[in-house]
Amino acid sequence: MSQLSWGSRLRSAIADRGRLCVGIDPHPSLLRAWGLPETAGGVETFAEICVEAFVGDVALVKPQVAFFEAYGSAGYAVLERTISVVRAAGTLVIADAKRGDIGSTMAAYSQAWLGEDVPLASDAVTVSPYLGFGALEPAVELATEHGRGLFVLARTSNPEGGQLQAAQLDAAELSGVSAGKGVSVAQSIVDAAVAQNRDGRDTVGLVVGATRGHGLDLSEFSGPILAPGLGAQGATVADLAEIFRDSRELLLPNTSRDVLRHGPSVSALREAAERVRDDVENGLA
Ligand SMILES: O=C(O)c1cc(=O)[nH]c(=O)n1[C@@H]1O[C@H](COP(=O)(O)O)[C@@H](O)[C@H]1O
Repeated sequence: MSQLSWGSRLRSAIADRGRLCVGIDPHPSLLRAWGLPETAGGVETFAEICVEAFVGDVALVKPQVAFFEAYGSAGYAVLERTISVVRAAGTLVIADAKRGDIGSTMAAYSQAWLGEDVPLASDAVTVSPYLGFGALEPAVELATEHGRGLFVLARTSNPEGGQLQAAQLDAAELSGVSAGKGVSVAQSIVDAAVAQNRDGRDTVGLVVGATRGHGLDLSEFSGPILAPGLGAQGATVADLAEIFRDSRELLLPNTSRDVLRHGPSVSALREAAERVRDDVENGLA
């Protein structure tokens, strides 16, 4: 087992460089705006510029796997290099892969993103609990063993998420982690994460969007919360302060396009990231 838990690595990175997580999302529209070709080579240059701009300045970066995957094996090769360069420089990487499957397949996904000497090894990965929270167990085990983290989708930032995530569960459907009727699907994920983190290592984080009130009881949850939606999806720092007023310790606001639109100048990207990072620190102080 790794000496340091994910929670302690995260706390130390936040203390050094703030809590902002900047996305590396090479959207086709951003490649065009940066004067880059819509090819794996274009994505590589995009990622290299991001690495130069953000590494050492923010605590975490989050490459969105979909934009690399679009270029097949060449895109994956760029993603592998990006993840390893960022991690080698001491910046934490959350791979935004949103994996989730039956337990036996989940074990393979976990190995791919959280294994020790594998090409895509990241500090944390986003996962979907919608095949059942228990199906994530192999990922929880591997992450705990290797001092890495998971971010489990609870209440996502997109408007469509509520239809499923805010649906009310019957108590009989719940395997003992939540009690009483009227618990939402998203709340059951929060409750399962609380139960999982009882070892104090904060392996299981949550994804809770910053775009609207989440309606969750997060009072028992002290692990990391990834909060996307800042900037391009309309959320502001004031929204973060309001929505997460009781759960700020390991709150990790994420922004991607709102910073990336300042490229391809490395200095303009860095300044934009620093501005948002400092706004977030001041707004949540
Ligand atoms: O898991 C995520 O990061 C995520 C969850 C969620 O609820 N909403 C959400 O926007 N995201 C991701 O966060 C990033 C947000 O990008 P921007 O809207 O450009 O800031 C994208 O990579 C999304 O895929």
